[in-house]
Amino acid sequence: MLVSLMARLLSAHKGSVLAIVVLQLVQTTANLLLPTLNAAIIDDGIIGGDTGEILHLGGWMAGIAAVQVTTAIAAGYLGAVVAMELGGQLRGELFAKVQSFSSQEVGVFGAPSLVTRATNDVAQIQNLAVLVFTMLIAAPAIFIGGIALAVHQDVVLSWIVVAVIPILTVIMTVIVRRLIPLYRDGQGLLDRIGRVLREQIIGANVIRGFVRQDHEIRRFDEANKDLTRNNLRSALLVAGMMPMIMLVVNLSSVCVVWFGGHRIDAGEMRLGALTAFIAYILQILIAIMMAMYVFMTAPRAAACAERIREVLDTKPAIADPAAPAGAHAAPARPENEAQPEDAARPGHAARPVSTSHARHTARPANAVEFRNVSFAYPGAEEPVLDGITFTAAPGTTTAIIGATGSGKTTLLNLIPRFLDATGGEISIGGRNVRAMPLEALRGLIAIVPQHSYLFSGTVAENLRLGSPAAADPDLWQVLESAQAADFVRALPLGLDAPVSQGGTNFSGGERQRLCIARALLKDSPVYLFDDSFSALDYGTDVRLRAAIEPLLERATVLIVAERVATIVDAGLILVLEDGRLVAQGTHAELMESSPSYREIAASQLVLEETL
Ligand SMILES: Nc1ncnc2c1ncn2[C@@H]1O[C@H](COP(=O)(O)OP(=O)(O)OP(=O)(O)O)[C@@H](O)[C@H]1O
Repeated sequence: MLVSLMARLLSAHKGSVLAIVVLQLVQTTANLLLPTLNAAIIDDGIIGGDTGEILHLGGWMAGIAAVQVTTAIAAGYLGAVVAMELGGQLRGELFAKVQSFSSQEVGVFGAPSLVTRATNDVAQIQNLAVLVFTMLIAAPAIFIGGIALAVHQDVVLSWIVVAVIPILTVIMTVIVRRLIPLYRDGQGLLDRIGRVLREQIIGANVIRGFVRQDHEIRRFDEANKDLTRNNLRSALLVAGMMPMIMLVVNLSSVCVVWFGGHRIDAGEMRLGALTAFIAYILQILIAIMMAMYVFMTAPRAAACAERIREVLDTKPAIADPAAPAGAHAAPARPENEAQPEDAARPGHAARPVSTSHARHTARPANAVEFRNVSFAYPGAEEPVLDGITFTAAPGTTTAIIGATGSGKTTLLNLIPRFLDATGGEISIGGRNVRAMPLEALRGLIAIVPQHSYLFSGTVAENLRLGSPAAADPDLWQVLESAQAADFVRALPLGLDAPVSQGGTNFSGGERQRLCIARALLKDSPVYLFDDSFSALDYGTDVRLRAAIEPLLERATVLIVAERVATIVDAGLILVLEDGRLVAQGTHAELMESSPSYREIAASQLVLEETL
């Protein structure tokens, strides 16, 4: 998993990787040559009393050391650059993938886990890449070259190396095997603490309101302790490994000096050869430690690679049709209707300006049709929607009313394919929504969601979401229509007033009106309002509806409504009950024919009278 991921990512950096390998090999060769030259200086120069040889070999050593330092710096720099680019590429891939996810896939992973995977997990892969570039190429080269040169210096002493390597390998294997599951669990625990933190930050006021701080502190404490315990255990293993390795390394050095001393005494070895041998055995052991360090980091990176792959391999449940029919697949906009980009052209009025246009005849091009549509959430036994059939005609408002949980939001979410119907067919302008490229389909629809969401930035940036090139006067026009102009004008910076993430520096009603203005600016043939007037007071609600009605007169408008009073003029009212469409018609027709609708209307009338 880790290897295939790294290989794929590195394939884009073949040139740099090759340069790193060459630089590392040069610096390793230089490193390996130095002890042999040093041995020659001792044996031929110092013991032989040849000053010229000392200066000659010393000059070579200085030159080789300079090459070694230069290539090590260059390899380190290139390695770091490639590792950072690799991380950037991976984050980009994850971001693009998550963007393509529907709410179902996001729900499976959870938002905090996706954030951890795109940040912390990628950083672990990045760290490993840096180590691989600096150590994994140098380590085997030093190991093999060191053994060859140690054997070259003294064959008998080389048996010490043969004895030490298996001991170090056993220590390394035992510890790395224990580290792998610990690191894997650690990433999961990191997800858990992210989830707890996120909930506690977002729901801070609810926690305070219900005086649940103690419970939440305990919950966080548990997650925190589990993570700390996991980190401690892995840190202890790593910390315990070092003294063990140092013990083996130092004991082997003692053995080399002991046996080497005896061999010099017996005239079987020269002093320079012994110093070179000690240097080589240290280099070999350092190479093993370097490799071990990589192997210690690898388990965590492997666990992260697995988690990243899970995201990258997930196929979004909702995707473009196999052979996208192209932008022309979308139903045609009305001939004389302003296109969104028209709004930005100088002198061209955006749709809101066209309020004075004469009422057009309804154009079936935008009709939204449901034919025997059903939908069930994955894993749910019962469908949330069943056998829904209706036609929302352009030029009229289609209102959806029903009890909480009857499926109103789900029904709206099927139109832009935020969810895919599990049965039946939905079409816009006679074209199955599944046959259209997602971008073209969603380009036809302006949405005001149930939960008003604004992005961090300015008011103007938020409004321009669906119409990036819209001019300021167009922005003010939609704000006027959405009854939001007054409070935006009152802000010190007006259209440039800052908006915090989620729009939390605005009231619920203000957020809703800004979201409505944003949708109006998009100028679409289909509008979906999901309970979008719920945070407005009655007066604002009435004024807003009156102001936007002419703007929407040529569009197909679907509104999820709570108050019967606000939909009495709707061209079509759909009454949902437990996911079934129990009645449809105008207010007058339904008051005649539908007991369910009469019941809703009567209950609201009683409520209004009581108030
Ligand atoms: N992501 C989901 N996974 C599983 N079930 C869900 C999910 N979202 C909604 N449901 C269920 O689907 C049903 C319909 O939900 P929906 O949000 O469409 O109702 P609604 O009529 O819009 O309700 P409200 O008026 O309260 O907004 C509910 O019973 C709800 O529990």
